[in-house]
Amino acid sequence: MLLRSRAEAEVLERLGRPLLEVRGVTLQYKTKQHLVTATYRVDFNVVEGDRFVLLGPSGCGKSTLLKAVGGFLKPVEGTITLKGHTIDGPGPDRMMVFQEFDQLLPWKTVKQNVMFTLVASGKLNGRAAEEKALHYLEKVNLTKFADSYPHTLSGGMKQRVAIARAMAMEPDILLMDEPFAALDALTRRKMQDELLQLWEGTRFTVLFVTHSILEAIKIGNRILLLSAHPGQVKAELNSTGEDAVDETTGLRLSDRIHRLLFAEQGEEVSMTTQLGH
Ligand SMILES: Nc1ncnc2c1ncn2[C@@H]1O[C@H](COP(=O)(O)OP(=O)(O)OP(=O)(O)O)[C@@H](O)[C@H]1O
Repeated sequence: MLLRSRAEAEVLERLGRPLLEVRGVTLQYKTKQHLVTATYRVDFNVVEGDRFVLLGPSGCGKSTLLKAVGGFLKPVEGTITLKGHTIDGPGPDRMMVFQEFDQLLPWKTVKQNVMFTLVASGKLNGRAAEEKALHYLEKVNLTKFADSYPHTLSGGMKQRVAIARAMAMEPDILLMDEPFAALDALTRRKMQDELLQLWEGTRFTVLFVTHSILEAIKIGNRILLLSAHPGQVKAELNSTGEDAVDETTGLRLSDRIHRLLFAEQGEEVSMTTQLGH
């Protein structure tokens, strides 16, 4: 029998583990008047290279889950581990991209915005930070705008800067909270295509929040369906990127998702099946 050293055994164990493990996670907000349970005993695993989507109606706790993975909120029950280590605060191994267009520092150029995070986190300095920033700005097709200020950019361009800034940190996982929700329908579709192209080139791992069924199908290779408030796991599905008809059920994936999410309640809570919304 082959005997392995403890270190080797640990490496092998880690290789077999998912990158991110969310186990029985209940998340709550305590306000003076109320105790709000945002998610209840949620389980899911994200493996390296996954485009993992959290999908569910407004208020089901998608953003709260992302915040907890980001390390901004601690579970009252359950555990969240990244590479086998319990998350106990924010860190450069998890970078967030938000919906808002005002994530950039207005007094810094596009390139300086990307460099700022690299320098402030102590990851890179000087010429190395500049090179890394330019490398990722090229990936999001913004080389020409490296010296522009954020106020001169469109909403879609600002989101591309925010994506470049997060990617330049080369995190273990990119956390995206409805990053395209505030864009017009056409730009949103273009950004979805660009994100997929970017993924083809680098195969980064992304945890993506949306309440658009078609966006989830297009972006995700795996989709976690969460029930309405408090968010609980309803199902986990694979997606090939197409809203294809399943031969067994005769249903489109979007119809199946809709049924899974709303079958019991018979309700229509602010979910959309339009790609651009
Ligand atoms: N800071 C907070 N204090 C108290 N309650 C909060 C806070 N943030 C969120 N909540 C509550 O937690 C629940 C989940 O909110 P969350 O924003 O995570 O949902 P969501 O699924 O991301 O919704 P949306 O799609 O509308 O963004 C909601 O009931 C919300 O009102």
